Amino acid sequence: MTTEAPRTVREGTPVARIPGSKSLTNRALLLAAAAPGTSRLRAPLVSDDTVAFRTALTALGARLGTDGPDDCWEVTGIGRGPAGPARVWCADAGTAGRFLPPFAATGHGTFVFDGSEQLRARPHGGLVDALTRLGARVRAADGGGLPLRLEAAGLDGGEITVDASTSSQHVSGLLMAAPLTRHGLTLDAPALVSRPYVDMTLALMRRFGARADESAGRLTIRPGRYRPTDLTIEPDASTASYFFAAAAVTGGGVTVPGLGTGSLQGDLRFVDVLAEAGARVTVTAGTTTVTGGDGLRGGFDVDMGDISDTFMTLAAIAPLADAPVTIHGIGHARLKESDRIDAVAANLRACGVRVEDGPDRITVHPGRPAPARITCRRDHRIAMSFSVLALGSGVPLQLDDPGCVSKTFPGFHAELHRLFPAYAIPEHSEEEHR
Ligand SMILES: O=C(O)C1=C[C@@H](OP(=O)(O)O)[C@@H](O)[C@H](O)C1
Ligand SMILES: C=C(OP(=O)(O)O)C(=O)O
Repeated sequence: MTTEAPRTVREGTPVARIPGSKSLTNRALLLAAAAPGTSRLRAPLVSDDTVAFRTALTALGARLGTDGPDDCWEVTGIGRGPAGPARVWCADAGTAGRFLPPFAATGHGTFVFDGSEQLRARPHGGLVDALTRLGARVRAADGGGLPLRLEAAGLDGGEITVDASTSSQHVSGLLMAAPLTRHGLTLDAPALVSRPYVDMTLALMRRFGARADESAGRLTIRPGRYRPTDLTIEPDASTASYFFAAAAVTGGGVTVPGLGTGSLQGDLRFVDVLAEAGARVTVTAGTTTVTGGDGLRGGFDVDMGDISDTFMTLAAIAPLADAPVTIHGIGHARLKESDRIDAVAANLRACGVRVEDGPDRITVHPGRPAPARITCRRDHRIAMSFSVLALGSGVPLQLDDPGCVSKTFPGFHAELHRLFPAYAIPEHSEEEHR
């Protein structure tokens, strides 16, 4: 990312209207629900994942309202762990499935967490195992995931090593619950994936008054109360990746205000990857701008393990580069809404593009895609990534489920079309995708 003297950027670059960060919205909702008193979240994301999270918190006893329009949410928190009994529906949201059980474990009573088939298939074992070792009575489904039944009686806390090799969300969930334990928590996660999300968790916990220290790779969270807080949510950097990529492949430009050098989101580093592919990138304190260069440059191998939600954005446009692109370090992306390495590879092959894939990597070769039907596998990021390929190649690609973008950005197709009129809004894109 360019943080020194900005390179020349075309004046008047169009501004993309990127909705709030899912990860910041759902963390802020949880922390506000755990705090005593009323917090206000400005510019939150309104999408399937955050609405599910709000509804789940209501089931746990928090009071949620809007202060006027949808762009400010008021949360009146419980001030401690929740009281059961409660049944909590997590829908498709990994953040709900991994953040809410540890919070409930600090409360009292019986809780049942469940979610869609897609969420049930995702890993929860590291979390269930950690909660059990902390003394919680948790019963998971066969296979270790949802539905999950918890008999809560508060948590003492202590020292714990967490298996976060499949998801950092196990760690984030435990950390956010930690101040509500009786003695605090010291946590170690040697095989942690997606580390920037843990940094985001710690930053937001501190904003809500928690005391967290890191020493020799171990995180120590002291017991204490959260403080109600007013917070403006940054635009979602993962969502912005599609618009930055669209600028790179069309030779146009996009500016996102509110995403800059102080961003809490690791996924903003996607612009570094675009810079490597020849795009011009400027990041200031308050904005990020990407403009397309002279075509997309390939011939590089990049580790996207820390920013794996954006690897599909790059892989989907990689056929338009002038040489092969290899992405590695992304094995955990096989465990998300879909097996994302397989989904990207299969859809690119359906477009006639040459691809090689391995357990944690993918190589995409240059080639003009042929018209094809894209199988989204109910994965918003597959839909959004291939929309950018359709725009950049000018080749019609028909998404089988354009509405699945509502997990994180219900207005995605309309916004891409507004900024890049050559992009045709798919039919039925506003329809419920379930
Ligand atoms: O904590 C979070 O908000 C997230 C963490 C990441 O998941 P993993 O830690 O499972 O890789 C990311 O893919 C997800 O979209 C959001
Ligand atoms: C993996 C994702 O979501 P989550 O884990 O929060 O369900 C995502 O949004 O790409």
